[in-house]
Amino acid sequence: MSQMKQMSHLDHTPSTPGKFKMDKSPYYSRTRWHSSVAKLAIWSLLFIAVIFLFFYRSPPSSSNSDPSRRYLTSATWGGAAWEKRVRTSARIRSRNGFSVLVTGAAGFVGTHVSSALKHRGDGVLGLDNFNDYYDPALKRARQALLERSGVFIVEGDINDVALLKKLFEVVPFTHVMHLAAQAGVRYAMKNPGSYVHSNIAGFVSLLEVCKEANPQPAIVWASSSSVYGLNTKVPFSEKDRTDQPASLYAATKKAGEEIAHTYNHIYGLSLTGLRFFTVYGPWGRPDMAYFFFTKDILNGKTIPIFEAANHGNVARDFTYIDDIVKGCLGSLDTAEKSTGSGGKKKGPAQLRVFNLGNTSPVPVTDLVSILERLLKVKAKRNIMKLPRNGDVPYTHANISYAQKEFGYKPTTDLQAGLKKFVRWYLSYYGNKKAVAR
Ligand SMILES: O=C(O)[C@H]1O[C@H](OP(=O)(O)OP(=O)(O)OC[C@H]2O[C@@H](n3ccc(=O)[nH]c3=O)[C@H](O)[C@@H]2O)[C@H](O)[C@@H](O)[C@@H]1O
Repeated sequence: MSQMKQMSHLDHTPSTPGKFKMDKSPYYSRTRWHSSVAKLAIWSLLFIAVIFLFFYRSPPSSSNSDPSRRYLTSATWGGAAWEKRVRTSARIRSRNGFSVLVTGAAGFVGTHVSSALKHRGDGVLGLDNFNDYYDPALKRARQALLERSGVFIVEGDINDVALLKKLFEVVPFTHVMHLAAQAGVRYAMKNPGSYVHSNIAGFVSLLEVCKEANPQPAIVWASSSSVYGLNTKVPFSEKDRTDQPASLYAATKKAGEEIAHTYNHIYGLSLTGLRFFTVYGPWGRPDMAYFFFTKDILNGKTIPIFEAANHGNVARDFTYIDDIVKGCLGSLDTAEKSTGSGGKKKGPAQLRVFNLGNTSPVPVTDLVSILERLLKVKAKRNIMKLPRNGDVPYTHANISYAQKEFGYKPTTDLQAGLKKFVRWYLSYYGNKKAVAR
């Protein structure tokens, strides 16, 4: 363990607006035919305009089934002032420090990791597309927080190869902490395209740029405990099979692990995948159960609590954010250099996968009881059968590999961690009234 330190988004081609129908009657008059042609021309022009607008607003590879998702598209980058901000943010301020590109820096884990790296003297540059998978205002608040510590977040998508190349031209990053992803297990059924866009296409685009870079950076990236899928042997060990994912989300993370293997093998990129186990804490993700349970309990809304077969408990190895940050920093600190340069491998490079969990699974019903005590409000519980939505009944991490490699040792239990979360939640959202719809 070297310098590890403690701390803390159409096929929605608008069909002709409602009323235009082709009339195939043989008695159709010439006049009416002409007028139809004119109408057709007008509607066609409108149609083309709408298509144009759509493509103008969306990145080319982001087609997916959910028109409500929007990626940040009009961000501008480049220019002397912009480059100066990039350089300043990425400047190393400690001896043997790193210059780290953190993708997904306005995300939950990304914000915490960026802040921790900056505070110990590493140079940190963020990258985030600020999509609206969940409330972008929360991402902007995290951005403001990071700005105050001197971390600049470039607004852009990991699929934007030109932008990535530019960043590497401006800064010779020693490391990439790749946390940008489409997260969430259940949302994959609603918007599968966004998982392919971010977790597969985006990851490949990032690796393509990293492999060409000179020097090549070492890459640490977020995989997921969901890769263990339908496994029944617990605790989950990195040596276990990961070939039966229960959700498309899990499948894209598993694909990422295979893609990592390929880039390590062909180009000598040093790659470390981190299988996070249900990370929670202050500044967390509103799509996660602990977060929306808190909101719904406070609003007197009934919460659906899933149960396994035969009324069995559904449980998670909930892991507090500070413990995850320690795991991320430990991984960065023990990452070996990539061996290639300019797209050419010079020798074998490091390839690792670590579980980062808490090692003590807690039933979701217990999580709700803890929240009830902390919020001093009784939850309205609706116990229901685990829907076929990609959720798995149980997760439990074996962390001995991370322990051996960089002394990883989680120290915050669910009770203590939720206490910190609730304190943050109440101060961030003000009071019960503030969160009421
Ligand atoms: O460990 C991981 O790798 C994954 O952890 C979480 O996924 P998940 O564990 O499903 O977390 P939540 O969505 O917060 O669900 C927590 C628990 O609450 C349960 N739940 C969820 C929603 C609900 O309405 N009711 C309910 O009982 C789920 O079945 C699960 O057992 C994250 O959302 C994923 O992005 C991450 O990759």
